[in-house]
Amino acid sequence: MIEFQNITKTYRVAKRKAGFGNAVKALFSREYETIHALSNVSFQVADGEIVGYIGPNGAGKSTTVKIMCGILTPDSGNCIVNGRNPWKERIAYVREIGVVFGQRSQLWWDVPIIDSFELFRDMYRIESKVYNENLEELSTLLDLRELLKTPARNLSLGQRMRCEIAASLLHNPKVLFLDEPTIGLDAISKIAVRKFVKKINKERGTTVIITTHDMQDIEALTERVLLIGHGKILLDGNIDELKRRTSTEKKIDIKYDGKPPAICNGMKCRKIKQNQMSIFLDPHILSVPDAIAFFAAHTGLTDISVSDISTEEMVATLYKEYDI
Ligand SMILES: Nc1ncnc2c1ncn2[C@@H]1O[C@H](COP(=O)(O)OP(=O)(O)OP(=O)(O)O)[C@@H](O)[C@H]1O
Repeated sequence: MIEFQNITKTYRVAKRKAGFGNAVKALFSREYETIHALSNVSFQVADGEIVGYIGPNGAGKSTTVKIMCGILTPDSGNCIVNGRNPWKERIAYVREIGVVFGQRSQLWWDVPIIDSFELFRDMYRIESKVYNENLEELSTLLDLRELLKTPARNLSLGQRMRCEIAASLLHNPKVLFLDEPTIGLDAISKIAVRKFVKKINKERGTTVIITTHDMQDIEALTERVLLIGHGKILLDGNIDELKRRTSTEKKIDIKYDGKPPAICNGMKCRKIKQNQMSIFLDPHILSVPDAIAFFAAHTGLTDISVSDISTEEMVATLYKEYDI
């Protein structure tokens, strides 16, 4: 169980104007600015749950994960994960969590992957039997056998990410924090990572918190989404409910010859470029057949398609709605 209670976190950052003169000045007197990364953030996550944590750049996702991992201490508020406070009981706590930061590596760069794994075995004091079983299982599931003797620096991003995920699970953690684990991966590697995370959650009951900008990660892994913006939790909901809420609207894509058409009540123009237009339609105001008839009558229509709004568009709509 994760309880994140009224957490506030600010960063104090030195401000400096550009130029050599200002650099010298800054040696003697500095101005600071306070960045409010998290303001009174609260949520709970049950054991065995997968939660998607989404929000635009700079919203506060990584700060939240770092606090839950015990890397950062908040200004105020409390966090309890499996009965422990992450930043006060770090040594006992790290044995119970696994962490993957998509943009940082936990593997030693110049040594073979297996050496990093053995170092983790010693650091986490993993029993030999547990370590060997996990190494065997993770190597099979993540297809690591060929990679274990290679130094991390010689691996591709996708290969390294598979090793990072294995490293985070060698000690059987109860909770897995994944901060953008699919960033930069190709389509096949992304699917492999998602499948694996789902399997681990199902078979080991591992609780998973995943931050991502890739809505396909969310769709593949979880029903529950936490939306953060400007350091505040704006929404805690089920992805299907959110979709239903935002996507009673339909998306109509038209291609036409000549002038772009005027749109009528119930329609919002989303995009227009080179004889193509994307429109969101509220079918409660204007039905889809009426909208098609409207375009047929008022434009040199050459093509039309109607679809539901995608998860990406749903999230973009949410970001707009919350002005984040
Ligand atoms: N070490 C730091 N020092 C100063 N400010 C920081 C630091 N880390 C984060 N911030 C600021 O705190 C805010 C939240 O950052 P955070 O990294 O938590 O956002 P995020 O949602 O993870 O963003 P992204 O999706 O871009 O990774 C941002 O305004 C960021 O600039």
